[in-house]
Amino acid sequence: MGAVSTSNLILVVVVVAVLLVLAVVAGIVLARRRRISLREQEAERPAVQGGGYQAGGGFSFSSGGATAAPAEADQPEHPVRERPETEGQPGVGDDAAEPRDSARRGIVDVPLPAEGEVEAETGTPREQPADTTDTDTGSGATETDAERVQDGADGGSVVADEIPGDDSTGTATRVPDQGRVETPPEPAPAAEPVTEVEEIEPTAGRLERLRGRLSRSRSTFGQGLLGLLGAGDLDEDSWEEVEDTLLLADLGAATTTEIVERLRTEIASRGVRTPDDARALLREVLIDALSTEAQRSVRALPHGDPADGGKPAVLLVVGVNGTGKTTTTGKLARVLVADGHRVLLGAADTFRAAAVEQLATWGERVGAEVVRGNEGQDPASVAFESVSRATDSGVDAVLIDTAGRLHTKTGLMDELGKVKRVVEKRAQVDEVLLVLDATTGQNGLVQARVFSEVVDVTGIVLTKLDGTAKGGIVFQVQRELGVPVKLVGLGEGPDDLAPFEPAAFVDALLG
Ligand SMILES: Nc1nc2c(ncn2[C@@H]2O[C@H](COP(=O)(O)OP(=O)(O)OP(=O)(O)O)[C@@H](O)[C@H]2O)c(=O)[nH]1
Repeated sequence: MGAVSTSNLILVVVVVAVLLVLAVVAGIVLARRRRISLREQEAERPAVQGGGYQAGGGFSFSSGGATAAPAEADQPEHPVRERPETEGQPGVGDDAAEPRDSARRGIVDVPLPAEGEVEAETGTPREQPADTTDTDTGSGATETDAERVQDGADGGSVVADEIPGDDSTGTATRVPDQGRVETPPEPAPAAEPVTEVEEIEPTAGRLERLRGRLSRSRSTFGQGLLGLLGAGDLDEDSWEEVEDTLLLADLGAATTTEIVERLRTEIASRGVRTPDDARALLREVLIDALSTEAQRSVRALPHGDPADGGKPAVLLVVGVNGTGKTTTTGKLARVLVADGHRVLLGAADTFRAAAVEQLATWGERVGAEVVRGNEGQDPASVAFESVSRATDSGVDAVLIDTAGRLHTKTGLMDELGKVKRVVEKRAQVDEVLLVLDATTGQNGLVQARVFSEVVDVTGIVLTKLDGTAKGGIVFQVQRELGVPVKLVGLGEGPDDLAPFEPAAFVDALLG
């Protein structure tokens, strides 16, 4: 009996020991699994910065930096979520804090010739505004250290790509600013064949040609309204439907009320009877609602003859990431070049190496010089150098693509405000174009308000109108900001940029 109970006891102890070992092993495995899956999630999820954006949904912008983006489920499906290209190009709604490039490019940092060298080479001393010395040396009493424009000597050199046939690149490699993780610099590319400058489509009549691109807006907005108004006597329900159609198309409450009131009055007083009458009236009312006193022309012509010491027009292109700033800058350069102007592009979106590359490609395609900085470099220094180069080389216009990151409203204020202040040390800023993604609806308006607090926005570029059924955002944005929509983006193609003309736009909407 004693022997039995001893062996039983041993058996029980062995079983318990085995179970314990199994439990420990299982615990370790589970713990490991959990840790790995957490890490994976962290790696996949872009860091949510204050005022940043969450990938995958529509834009979410908040000022002040504390509010997270609304839950995915609450957001309308983004019409242009499916993007045809994936090679390092930014996606709408991608988080600004995380570089979206699949692979990072190395940075070849080539200092520009020092000012003295430029003078010696060209024989013409570079024009120095009274306070530029402060900017370059950092001895200005009014500027903080952080505001000083970096020059070639402090690790913030700027690269100028003379396109085509630039021989200034790839000559020197420098260790960039401390504190940044750098991939090894790529070897300087072997002499590339001179890029063929592309043929650019004529710029006249583009909105007309691109009418088909507005088809989504046309069917919901134009056709819906014409159907209602052309149907004869309108009762209260019909007017409510008219109102709903306008609201759904993103015209906003104020514009909608105004338009409906005007339509009601005019229909009664004019005795609108036929669908054609209704159409003519609607056209007139919509065009009036879009009209503004402000000039729609883009101020991109130089001040005087650049060959004779005239200064180039300076345009800043601002907006949040993914709205189409770089694309718009490139498209606008094409329009200017097609119209016979010389442009220089400033790649001050130093936040993303690919954005700089993207702009350089646009420059190459139109034969424009590109001034660019290192990834992470102070955008103001790149902007300053761009304007300096543009002035020296006598181009008609310099287009500066800025970084659109919005960690916090204060950060944006500092950065953009600084870019503008620094550029103004060299030349007058003629145009600040705010690029808004039409597909983001109300978010676009929030962005617009924040940007207009930071810089004097002089014109709006509404991109991706081809990807939305809510063309009405044009009405609202103009009304809210009191700034005219000057250009519209109607596709990803290089020539899918059109000047905004109310009549042509309304005609396109009404089909
Ligand atoms: N459908 C459509 N896509 C556009 C339009 N304009 C730009 N895009 C696309 O929008 C995406 C983002 O454009 P970018 O020019 O890189 O945007 P960005 O604002 O410069 O972004 P960051 O460089 O990150 O600041 C690209 O895939 C463009 O092709 C447009 O008018 N219509």
